[in-house]
Amino acid sequence: MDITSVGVVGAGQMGNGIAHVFALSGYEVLLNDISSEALSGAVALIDRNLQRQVSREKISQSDKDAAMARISTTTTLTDLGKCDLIIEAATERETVKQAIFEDLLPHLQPHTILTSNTSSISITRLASRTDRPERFMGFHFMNPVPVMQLVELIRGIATDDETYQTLRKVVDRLGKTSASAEDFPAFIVNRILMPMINEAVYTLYEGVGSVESIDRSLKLGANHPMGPLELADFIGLDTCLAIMNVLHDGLADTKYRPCPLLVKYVEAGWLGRKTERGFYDYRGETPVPTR
Ligand SMILES: CC(=O)CC(=O)SCCNC(=O)CCNC(=O)[C@H](O)C(C)(C)COP(=O)(O)OP(=O)(O)OC[C@H]1O[C@@H](n2cnc3c(N)ncnc32)[C@H](O)[C@@H]1OP(=O)(O)O
Ligand SMILES: NC(=O)C1=CN([C@@H]2O[C@H](COP(=O)(O)OP(=O)(O)OC[C@H]3O[C@@H](n4cnc5c(N)ncnc54)[C@H](OP(=O)(O)O)[C@@H]3O)[C@@H](O)[C@H]2O)C=CC1
Repeated sequence: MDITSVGVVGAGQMGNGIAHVFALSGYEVLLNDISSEALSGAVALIDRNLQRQVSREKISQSDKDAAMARISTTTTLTDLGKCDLIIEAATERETVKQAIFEDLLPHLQPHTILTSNTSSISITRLASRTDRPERFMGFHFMNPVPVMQLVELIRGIATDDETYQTLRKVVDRLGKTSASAEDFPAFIVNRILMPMINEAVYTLYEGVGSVESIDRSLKLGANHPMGPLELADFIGLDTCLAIMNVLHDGLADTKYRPCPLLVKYVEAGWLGRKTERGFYDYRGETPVPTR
């Protein structure tokens, strides 16, 4: 099936990155969010990130202009009904995602493929509440989307082969690489990455190391591009906690117990970079550890 238009739901850090890469690859993109400020912020950020690619000679000025012209925005979810492909990238909460799909269903074309960029939630369960579980998939981009090469493809129990092959071709056209994961809690990347981040928070909680020593250890001792606490702030501590809860509930194993300190930060509303405070405070010129 040929995909020409893509509807992206949620204009947070993932939604803006997804809109960016699809527009740059020639797709018409309609970006939706409940907040018009989130939409204007996302468009301004896409503009800045494309400009960064122009100045580093990754793309030309006319590539950038054409990409920006392919992006439009709406706060009316049902406008996305005309798109060939929907990518849901709203907050990592199952009830939020279910409500979005429920509202969209009556407005979709029969051929439209539904996908979720969820980090952890069951694709089979999300799909089962729609009218098209065979045309529903997990389409998991990594953050920052314009930079990261991988897209995880997750088939629900009912996903048909045509849908899977269509999304594989889309990933190729984006110039990215796909990896298939089975539909079990948090799939592959977050099944491995998130317990490591959670363990880093336990290491801090138990006083084994400070924020700085934990991050420095993994950066210089294991060649990670970011330390685990810096990465947690980058992902969003609410998203990290939501993923740990899905692992804990879905696999019923205490090894996935979210660290109480992670819970405390989320309860404080210290969600990392997006709220300017998490394991680091980003309100000054350079990030300062908060513990
Ligand atoms: C939670 C989930 O469900 C799944 C996930 O996504 S888990 C998170 C996965 N992501 C990671 O693990 C990211 C780990 N961090 C990194 O790889 C790196 O720190 C990083 C790529 C984010 C930044 O790298 P860096 O070297 O410190 O910074 P910087 O030099 O500014 O950027 C590297 C390149 O990316 C580009 N870049 C960075 N962010 C960008 C963006 N948002 N848009 C466009 N380009 C961007 C820069 O322009 C630069 O390009 P060049 O190589 O051409 O110079
Ligand atoms: N952060 C990461 O590193 C990664 C995240 N993901 C997944 O991507 C998804 C989005 O994450 P991320 O971008 O980080 O989250 P953000 O919190 O940055 O953005 C989520 C956006 O969705 C909006 N939103 C909430 N409810 C609705 C709705 N009903 N309709 C439309 N928009 C809505 C939010 O608005 P408001 O702020 O007003 O609530 C916000 O703008 C999650 O499922 C997450 O697990 C996947 C890969 C990596």
